[in-house]
Amino acid sequence: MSTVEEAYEHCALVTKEQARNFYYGIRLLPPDKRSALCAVYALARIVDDIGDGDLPPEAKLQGLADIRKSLGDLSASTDPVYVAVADAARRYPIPLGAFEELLDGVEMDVTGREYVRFEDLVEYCRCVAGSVGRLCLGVFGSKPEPEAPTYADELGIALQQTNILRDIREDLLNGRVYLPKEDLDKFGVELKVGEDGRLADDGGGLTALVHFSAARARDWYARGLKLVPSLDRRSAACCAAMSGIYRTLLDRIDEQPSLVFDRRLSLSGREKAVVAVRALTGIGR
Ligand SMILES: CC(C)=CCC/C(C)=C/CC/C(C)=C/COP(=O)(O)OP(=O)(O)O
Repeated sequence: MSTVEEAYEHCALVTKEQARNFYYGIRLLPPDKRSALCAVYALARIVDDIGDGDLPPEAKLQGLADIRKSLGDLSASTDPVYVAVADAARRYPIPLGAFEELLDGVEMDVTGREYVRFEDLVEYCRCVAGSVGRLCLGVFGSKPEPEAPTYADELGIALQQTNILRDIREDLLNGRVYLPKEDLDKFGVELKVGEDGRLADDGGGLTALVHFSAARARDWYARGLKLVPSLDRRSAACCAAMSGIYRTLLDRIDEQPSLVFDRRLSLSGREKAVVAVRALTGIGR
């Protein structure tokens, strides 16, 4: 049993420890919004961790179903994460149904969904990341802008496409391929990790595919970032920092695709802090 205050403290700790990229943006929010976004993050983290964990698929699906049930009656739970999400949802118009979409997306991971067309991948990205964008928007609030949820959705989808490029090797080692089959075929790529532990790029098809996918992801950033002018200053800074860090990762991958062939690419703490400061001061937005 935890008080609401303790519940928020728990979520803040989880976010600080685990949101290695997004915390740089979240900390730019004023305290109330920061706490609410940490609650959203902590619940999304629980869902994601089930998907990425070591349990057998049936147990994962059961875990996801249990969360779905808890979401149906948030006030019944004494778990600090649900306590904090319930309070945040009372204070901000958080579209809780978006958590259900996140659950749908993680279920796709568990059941081993294949992505044949890019549109199939977009559907997955909308569930696992567009949903998070719309949850963030609930906390940010926006000036009257009917397209705001669409932009938030598109920004999340842009981030997820970046995440997929960053993690191609790691995902493949875990038996997951997110790059659509139609794109792999178009570039003559058969994803495999060689004996040296690197992604094979015989003939340069994978390099070309990464450039192609990065250019497409950039279009989604351009659309999603139309959200920023409709946000208040601190929410705009948070949004610009979160997307700026991922956008910088995308640029780096596009400059040198081989960076993601043998490891997970990340920015240094200093590089992320520079993006966050620029977001706060409005530079580069
Ligand atoms: C409007 C708005 C703010 C839109 C953005 C929404 C958003 C933050 C979506 C998250 C999508 C994403 C790539 C999560 C990866 O989490 P992870 O835990 O794998 O990340 P990490 O590995 O980079 O730490």
